[in-house]
Amino acid sequence: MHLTDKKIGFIGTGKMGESLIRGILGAHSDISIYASDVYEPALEKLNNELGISVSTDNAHTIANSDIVVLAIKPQILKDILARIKDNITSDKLVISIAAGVPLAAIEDELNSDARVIRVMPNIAATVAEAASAICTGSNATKEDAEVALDIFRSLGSAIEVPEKLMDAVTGLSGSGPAYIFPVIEAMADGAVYEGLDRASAITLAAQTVLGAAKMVLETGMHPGELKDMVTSPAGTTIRGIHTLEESGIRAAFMNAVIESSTRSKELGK
Ligand SMILES: NC(=O)C1=CN([C@@H]2O[C@H](COP(=O)(O)OP(=O)(O)OC[C@H]3O[C@@H](n4cnc5c(N)ncnc54)[C@H](O)[C@@H]3O)[C@@H](O)[C@H]2O)C=CC1
Ligand SMILES: O=C(O)[C@@H]1CCC=N1
Repeated sequence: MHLTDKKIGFIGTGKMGESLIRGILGAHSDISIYASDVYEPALEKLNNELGISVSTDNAHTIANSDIVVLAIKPQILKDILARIKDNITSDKLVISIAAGVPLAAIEDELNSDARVIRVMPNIAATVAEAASAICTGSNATKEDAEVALDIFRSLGSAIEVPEKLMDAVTGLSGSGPAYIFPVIEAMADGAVYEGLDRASAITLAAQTVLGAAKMVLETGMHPGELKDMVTSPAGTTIRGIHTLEESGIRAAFMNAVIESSTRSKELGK
């Protein structure tokens, strides 16, 4: 399947809309992308930097698209769906990335034949390293799911999950980059405290996170086993690990994912 045959429209060009647009253009430079937003400076920036077609009229974006990505806040999704309902004909595939909002709530606002897919990507789409999960609505076809998986796999990795797990995905990988950025900053702070310059500290910290992630993904080994490979008896690492465990690192990260998932469920109500 060639995504370049498809025209993709974005409703909303905020942080995530822009991230997806940049990622898609990076992976498929000749694809046609349309975008609309109410905030004209964001549109002008995308038009100037990426040369995509922009408009303040969502209907114009939809008319020019085979796939319509809804990249607007969950809180305004319902209102916008009511306004675009009659522009969303059954020949278009709708992809919502709104946190928490169930497929049924989206389908309820659209005509009964609307083909809808829900996706939870993350901000690393910008650099084609997003972790995404999709689930399909009642009229979405197998091919629609393949198209969505193709798009989001071109932006990193993507899996299909039952919709009931989308809140867990949101708490984990949707929000997850924001848990790791402070980790990188704080690790760098530690090295700055010890005398390393800031730029080197951030580079080393970020590459450390990247390398650790890559080892988990590429070796298939359990993270605990990988941790043990770094941890020499009476060495340096176990001192660091001991301190992290005393600070409750595992509960802290588990609770972050659980709380974020809970918020995702709240947004869906
Ligand atoms: N920021 C992130 O890392 C992620 C966000 N999401 C989801 O993506 C969606 C967008 O989030 P962000 O990009 O962070 O928010 P944002 O606030 O940066 O972007 C939303 C955009 O929608 C525009 N907008 C508002 N009313 C509009 C209208 N009537 N027509 C067209 N555009 C309109 C705003 O001007 C803004 O540019 C949300 O539903 C969020 O749950 C999902 C995964 C990750
Ligand atoms: O914070 C949020 O609500 C959005 C959804 C996932 C990441 N950012």
